[in-house]
Amino acid sequence: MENGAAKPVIVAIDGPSGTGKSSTSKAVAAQLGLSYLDTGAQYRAITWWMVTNGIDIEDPSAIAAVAGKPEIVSGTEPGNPTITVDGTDVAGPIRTQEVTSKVSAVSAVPEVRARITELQRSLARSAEIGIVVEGRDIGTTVLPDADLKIFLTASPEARAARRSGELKGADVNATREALIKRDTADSSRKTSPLAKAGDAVEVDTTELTLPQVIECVVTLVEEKRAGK
Ligand SMILES: Nc1ncnc2c1ncn2[C@@H]1O[C@H](COP(=O)(O)OP(=O)(O)OP(=O)(O)O)[C@@H](O)[C@H]1O
Ligand SMILES: Nc1ccn([C@H]2C[C@H](O)[C@@H](COP(=O)(O)O)O2)c(=O)n1
Repeated sequence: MENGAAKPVIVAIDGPSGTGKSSTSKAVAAQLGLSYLDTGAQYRAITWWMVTNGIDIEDPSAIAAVAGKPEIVSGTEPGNPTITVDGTDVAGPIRTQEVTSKVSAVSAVPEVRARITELQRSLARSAEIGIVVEGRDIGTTVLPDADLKIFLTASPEARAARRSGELKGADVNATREALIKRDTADSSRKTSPLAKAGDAVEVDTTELTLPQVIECVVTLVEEKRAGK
């Protein structure tokens, strides 16, 4: 850069549900002083708005017609990643079972993806030191020129065990089936499906602890910054 400041580093972290994207991305961003963007929260926020406003989730054209209406604002501080819709804090409501069961249908609508992708690119452009952006299509579509792309995986059993631990006693088999159903929907949609970018580094987290995954990603970012 002209004034000698380092070029912002852009890190894309993708993968299926429960592989550890959010926990890893937040910790890596905090450790390296970078911004953090949870793109799943943005798709959940627009889904919450559709549900709250009585939009028929089974009707893609009804969703497309109003996709531009809600104003979604994401805070990118890794210690406090906020999300509001039209000024209302929706951090809690976007995590309900109802939103989780409907988010794949809403996020498959091309007009929704175009809207949210624009927000994501604008936030990534404005990150002064750099940003860790996590989702499903970041490395393939949103930020194809990211400096580093990571694709996290884990067995469905490990992911279900992690999620049911989080949901305090939820049935592991039912959780596993719900995860697989959402992954299938997210991977098979026509517009920017969940996919590993050709130049992404795949990290299988099945047998790794969260601190081990964080350390692995921090090392990869530091190597990239050092030009290795
Ligand atoms: N390597 C790991 N070992 C054990 N538990 C983990 C590991 N990584 C993440 N977890 C735990 O698994 C749960 C899911 O992690 P997280 O929310 O980060 O996944 P995610 O990929 O962002 O999921 P989603 O896409 O559904 O938002 C959390 O409770 C987290 O603490
Ligand atoms: N880049 C993204 C991020 C998320 N989605 C959709 C698909 C997910 O099932 C849903 C919720 O994401 P989560 O909070 O579980 O990370 O949002 C997407 O299509 N593209």
